[in-house]
Amino acid sequence: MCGIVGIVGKYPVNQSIYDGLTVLQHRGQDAAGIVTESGGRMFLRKANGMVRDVFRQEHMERLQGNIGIGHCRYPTAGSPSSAEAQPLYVNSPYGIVLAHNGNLTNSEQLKRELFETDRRHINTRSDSEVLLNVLAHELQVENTLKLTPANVFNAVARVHKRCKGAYAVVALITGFGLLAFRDPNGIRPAVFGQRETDKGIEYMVASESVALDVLGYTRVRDIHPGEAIYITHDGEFHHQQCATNPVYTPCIFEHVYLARPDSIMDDVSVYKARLRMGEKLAAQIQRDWPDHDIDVVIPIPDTSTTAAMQLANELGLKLRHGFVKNRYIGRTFIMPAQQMRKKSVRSKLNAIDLEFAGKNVLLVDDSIVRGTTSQQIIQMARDAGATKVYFASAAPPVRYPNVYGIDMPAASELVAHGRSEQEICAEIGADKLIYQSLDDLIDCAREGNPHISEFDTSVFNGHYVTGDVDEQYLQALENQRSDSAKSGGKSSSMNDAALIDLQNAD
Ligand SMILES: O=P(O)(O)OC[C@H]1O[C@H](OP(=O)(O)OP(=O)(O)O)[C@H](O)[C@@H]1O
Ligand SMILES: NC(=O)CC[C@H](N)C(=O)O
Ligand SMILES: [Mg+2]
Repeated sequence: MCGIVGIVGKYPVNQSIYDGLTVLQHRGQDAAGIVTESGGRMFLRKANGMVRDVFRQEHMERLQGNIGIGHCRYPTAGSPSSAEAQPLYVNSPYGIVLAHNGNLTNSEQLKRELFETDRRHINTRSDSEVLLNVLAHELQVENTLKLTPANVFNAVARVHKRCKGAYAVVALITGFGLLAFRDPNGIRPAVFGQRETDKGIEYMVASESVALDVLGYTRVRDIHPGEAIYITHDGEFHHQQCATNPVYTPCIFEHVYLARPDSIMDDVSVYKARLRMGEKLAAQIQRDWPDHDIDVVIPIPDTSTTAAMQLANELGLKLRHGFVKNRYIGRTFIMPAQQMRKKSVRSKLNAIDLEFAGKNVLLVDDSIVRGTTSQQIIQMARDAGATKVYFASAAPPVRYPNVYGIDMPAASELVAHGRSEQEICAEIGADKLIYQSLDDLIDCAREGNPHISEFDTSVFNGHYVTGDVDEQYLQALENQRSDSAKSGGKSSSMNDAALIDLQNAD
């Protein structure tokens, strides 16, 4: 996932976009960028790094204007090179910049079409550059110098016909306005809100409602799957359903791990969904292991804390913060290389021995993906003197790759792939392993919004809601993006670093 932000304001937006990106930092730690527009010109700053490192005073001063978009990136296609940091820019038929959260599943085919038919050049391996050029081409087809909301929505309707996969998008069209849309399955989130000023209403779009809260915007609603909203420079608000067959199938992993608990996503409180995950796990333990001998419940910070707290409450057990997190180290799961992820767990988490010594502990995490965290944490609990180390996961076993904007491209890297629960338990070194069932997890999320027809649960059951993902695609993805492929010469980011960065981002 990545974080996206867009604002059509009445006052300069640079600081608000910066603040919005900071709040969405948990969605992408590798690169960040902002584009603003003033007087018909765009101003850009983007680079690799966390938001606080990318923007210095001099950059902020240059980002002029009352309209702009921002992005923080967690790469799932191409390379981590700064040339692929977003927003990305094209200069025809208008100046257009775009920020994308998600991942296209047909970008290779689209890239060919763009070259052979639409006569457009793609300079990077980023699927987002492909998406931007498809949008630009479809706007060009409208062939007008006076872009109307109808023109914009027609173009988005054709983007939906051509692009497959997951995309939540904000785009800025110079001289016209801000466009935001979500793929027809609504896989990745996007929400919008507004705030009153003495000069009129300001609008903001973001990946998560927490960014609206922090900036004093009132959440209006989520953008619907397939819907586009378009806000002109003057602050006129337009919206339209642009997909012929939209279905509401958002990614359930947002509720498990990706989103902040204080966000409301697709009308579901992420916090409440995680509380329910704790409740259901507790019910399962009471049902299947009534004579358990757990002394204490210990969460693995940060994300599992909400579920662990409720689990302990329901079981009438003590919850103890036996692991302390170094707050200056980011999320380990979204780091780009396994070596880095492995090393970071130990420097990020430290055990307080007295919470473990001589006790049977139940460690709780939100999910077990590669097993990097659980393996090391269980060993740390043993080193701290625990008698028995039990482990519970608030999500079911992650057995299949993700193709919609989470960088889990290779089944072989997942600790649960091809292993029974007993084998996983042995692999991570626990005395007992308890997994949430998929039905229970779905209930936890759906309880917040019964209108959601289905969730994308592909990482748990291999069912891909866009219907275009087959074995051949998954094999190609693994060949391209597995850890070993990424560290190997051919597809390493070395070459990408030398790409002409077509924009002067300094
Ligand atoms: O099995 P793994 O491959 O280790 O992945 C799963 C772990 O990674 C995440 O934590 P992360 O450190 O990214 O972030 P958090 O502080 O939000 O929990 C997640 O919460 C699990 O703890
Ligand atoms: N995680 C994401 O949403 C990534 C967006 C886009 N696919 C990229 O790699 O830059
Ligand atoms: Mg974690």
